[in-house]
Amino acid sequence: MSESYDFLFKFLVIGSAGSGKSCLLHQFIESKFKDDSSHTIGVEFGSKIVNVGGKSVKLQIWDTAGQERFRSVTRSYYRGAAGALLVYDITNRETFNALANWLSDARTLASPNIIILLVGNKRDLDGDREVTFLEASRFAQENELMFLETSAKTGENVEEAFLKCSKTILAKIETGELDPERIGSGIQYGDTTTRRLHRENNRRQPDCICRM
Ligand SMILES: Nc1nc2c(ncn2[C@@H]2O[C@H](COP(=O)(O)OP(=O)(O)OP(=O)(O)O)[C@@H](O)[C@H]2O)c(=O)[nH]1
Repeated sequence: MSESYDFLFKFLVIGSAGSGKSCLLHQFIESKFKDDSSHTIGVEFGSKIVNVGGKSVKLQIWDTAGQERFRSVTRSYYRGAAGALLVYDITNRETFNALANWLSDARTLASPNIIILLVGNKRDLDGDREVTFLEASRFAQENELMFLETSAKTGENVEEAFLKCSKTILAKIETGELDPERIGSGIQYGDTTTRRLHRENNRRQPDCICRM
């Protein structure tokens, strides 16, 4: 049976090795904690259809290796991503300190307009916390990122992270800030009906402005 959806968004999951990227993806797709997770070699892929504000959206998710030795491979997957989860481990300050580098890679190699949600993972290990919620919120605010703390182990906020990012992308499509027709937008229409409706909407909008 062929799957039907309104939009397809290309997503990246980036951040330092061991922050829990693969576990987040696994929890999101399988609703299970992958407790035997080993380092990702290069890039892995997953996809899931979600409902966002009444639209069905297929998320095509690229889980990248955090280890430095794979950096040149993973960077080649950044291009044309619409959204990204930028992950650090709340129990490991080094992974937080590395965020600026990951962020600059994402904005340079994917798109300056890429929608990024900062994820402080391993929230279940609060007793071992090295990065406070407040500090990370400030970083997010300064860098115009959305922010959530998650646990890939318990599942807390995992779906929310992907949905929040998707909702923002969809809202920007609806306001015309993001154009799915632009090559490299990281967005595709799922079927011709949606495409036709959006084209008609876009055609109607200038009319409204003229009449005001
Ligand atoms: N307690 C706890 N452990 C987690 C959580 N998420 C991941 N882990 C553990 O952290 C380790 C690293 O998780 P991975 O998902 O493989 O990390 P990664 O970011 O994909 O690592 P690379 O592929 O090397 O970039 C594993 O031992 C996981 O079991 C979490 O939310 N809570």
